[in-house]
Amino acid sequence: MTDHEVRTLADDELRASQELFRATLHAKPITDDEWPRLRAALQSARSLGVHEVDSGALIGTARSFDSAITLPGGGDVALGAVTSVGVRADRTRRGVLTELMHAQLREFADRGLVAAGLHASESAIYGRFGYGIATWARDYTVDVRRAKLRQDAPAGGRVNIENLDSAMERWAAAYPAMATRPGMLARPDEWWAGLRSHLGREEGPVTAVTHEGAGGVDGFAVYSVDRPRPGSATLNLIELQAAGPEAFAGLWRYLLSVDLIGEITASARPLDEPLELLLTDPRAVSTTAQFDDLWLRIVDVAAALAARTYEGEPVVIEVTDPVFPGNEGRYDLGPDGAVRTDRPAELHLSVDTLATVVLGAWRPSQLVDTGRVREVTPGAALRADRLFSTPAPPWCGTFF
Ligand SMILES: CC(=O)SCCNC(=O)CCNC(=O)[C@H](O)C(C)(C)COP(=O)(O)OP(=O)(O)OC[C@H]1O[C@@H](n2cnc3c(N)ncnc32)[C@H](O)[C@@H]1OP(=O)(O)O
Repeated sequence: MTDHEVRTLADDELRASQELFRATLHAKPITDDEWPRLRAALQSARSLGVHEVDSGALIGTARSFDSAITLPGGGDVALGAVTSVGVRADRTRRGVLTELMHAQLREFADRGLVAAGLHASESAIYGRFGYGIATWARDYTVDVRRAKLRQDAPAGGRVNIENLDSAMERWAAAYPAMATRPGMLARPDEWWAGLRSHLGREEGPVTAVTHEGAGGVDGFAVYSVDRPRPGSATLNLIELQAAGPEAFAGLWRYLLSVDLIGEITASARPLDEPLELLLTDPRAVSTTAQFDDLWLRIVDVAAALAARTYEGEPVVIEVTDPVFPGNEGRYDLGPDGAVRTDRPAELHLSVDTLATVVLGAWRPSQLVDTGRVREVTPGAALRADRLFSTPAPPWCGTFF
């Protein structure tokens, strides 16, 4: 018997749970002005709370929103996007998060979700619950004085500055055609409301720009500007999505043309984003950080493996899962798909390690080299490298 209990929170308990989460991040409390916008970003019945039995106090919380993740080959599966995880500072390290994570994963499984995903505040927290790093991202800065687009950079379409609220409606409609890279997420209405709420807290003015090509909206960006001293202001790129090379180059052509800007910062961008290749001086772009982006937890291994495509020679893998024994067993992966099998396993790995290869973030042979995958049949890891490889590195691109 524990001294606390976990349950789904009612709508009138959501503000308290968000206040608790903010406090665990040492962030400012929610103001009455801010709350309606923040509330619009929350889906009902998707927040869990842990209450202490004797005092009745809320001491831990975690929430999610319903999304989907793009897999290699273009298919997608239902995903619970996990966020707002926090335990009251005076009640940590006594298993509250563990109960929240297990309850949340069970609830996802009951609702037929195939995966869970999150961005981790600290990298030591979530591996024990079966999450693994499934995408990487980088931050970079652009020295605007050095950054000139090459003559052969793609051109076409036009960029318009728009009213933020009406722009966001058009972006939401156009975004699914842009979310084609493995690791990208579907964005429900509440996610867009969350972006609106976040932008409302920006200190500098926020500008929304849309790129329109021959077929309509095919890219967008939103940015704020700080330190507005002529020539040395910094443009902070908050969001940029593009359906193709013309939209990407067109948005950067615009961004680099904005007057009075000395530097552009971009955060959580794809590792292979080709901005350097568009410029006459590639060193105008400096990568300032590279970090783990999306942590993925495969809730239904059979469904996740079956929903992506494979190229090359088949391999049999054996998966272990301490939380969901139903996931355990052997899977035959190959160009014809992924099915359970009784054939002997050639590679052994745990469900958190599977999350690091399923979108292509790591190669299975690298995981053999580091002891995280056990190779039984020599050469099986190299076959698995080819099976799991993707044309472009996976990237999430959606913050939550
Ligand atoms: C997706 C997101 O929202 S990311 C935001 C996560 N939230 C935060 O970072 C806010 C500040 N931190 C917290 O609120 C809490 O410390 C939490 C949520 C990270 C952990 O909550 P707790 O209730 O203390 O975790 P719990 O007691 O269940 O710990 C389970 C295990 O994880 C370990 N652990 C928990 N937090 C951490 C951490 N930050 N670093 C390293 N290990 C950790 C514990 O030591 C324990 O290990 P054990 O099983 O070997 O004993």
